[in-house]
Amino acid sequence: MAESQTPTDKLARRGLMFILSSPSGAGKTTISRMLLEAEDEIKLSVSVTTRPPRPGEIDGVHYYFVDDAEFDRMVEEDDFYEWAHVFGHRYGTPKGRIRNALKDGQDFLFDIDWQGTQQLYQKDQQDVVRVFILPPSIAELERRLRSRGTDAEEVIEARMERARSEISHWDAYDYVVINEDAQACFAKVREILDAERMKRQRQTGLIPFVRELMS
Ligand SMILES: Nc1ncnc2c1ncn2[C@@H]1O[C@H](COP(=O)(O)OP(=O)(O)OP(=O)(O)O)[C@@H](O)[C@H]1O
Ligand SMILES: Nc1nc2c(ncn2[C@@H]2O[C@H](COP(=O)(O)O)[C@@H](O)[C@H]2O)c(=O)[nH]1
Repeated sequence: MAESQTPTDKLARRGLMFILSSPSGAGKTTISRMLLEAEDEIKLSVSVTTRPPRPGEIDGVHYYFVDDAEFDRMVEEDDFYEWAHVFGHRYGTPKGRIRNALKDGQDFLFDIDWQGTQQLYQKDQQDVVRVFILPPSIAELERRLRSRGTDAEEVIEARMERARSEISHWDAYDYVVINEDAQACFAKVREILDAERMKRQRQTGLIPFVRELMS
């Protein structure tokens, strides 16, 4: 065992489905990327979408970009954990090998909206952790959407129109974090992840460990 490790570092645990949602532009993709860079032990669940790629987005890394016919085929073949209409396009979480990997202790990060969160939570309450990110103000939300420079004016307007209705789902989440400063928000989200990993119910390796301590 490495010197810095304690016996409990090796205990088996179930993986978790760590969901980040927010109104468009509040910063969940930014926080997701910071988390993925800092943490080796969490994988992004790459969604499938019919929306066209933004500049810099890579197929298979940021999304799987498909046409309507391919999305229809995936729905028919029951390939999705969940899917939803968002801003005039369809987005879905492919099943892949998530369920088995969770059993092996693999954590997954989901950047999905409130509809997808509801569907995942209904299917798998024990593994889901729901985090909602709020902008510090509506004016700042609009400034961020514009500063991203990736969307046409009508797209920005549609996202701003939906912002209040998306924010209204804040109380269906386990945690709510305001993203004023990205570093501070990231630090809070990471604390949530760390604490959730330590939940007794997830630490399946505790049972034999405690039995051994008590024997
Ligand atoms: N704390 C912050 N302060 C200032 N700018 C930020 C902050 N967090 C994110 N941004 C910027 O705001 C813009 C929107 O962020 P991001 O793309 O992460 O939002 P999002 O919630 O993922 O949006 P969408 O749902 O549309 O994908 C980006 O240009 C990002 O760099
Ligand atoms: N229900 C789902 N929502 C998803 C999924 N992937 C992304 N999203 C959400 O869509 C909006 C718009 O995303 P954008 O990349 O076009 O800005 C945002 O709220 C995402 O969280 C998914 O698989 N299922």
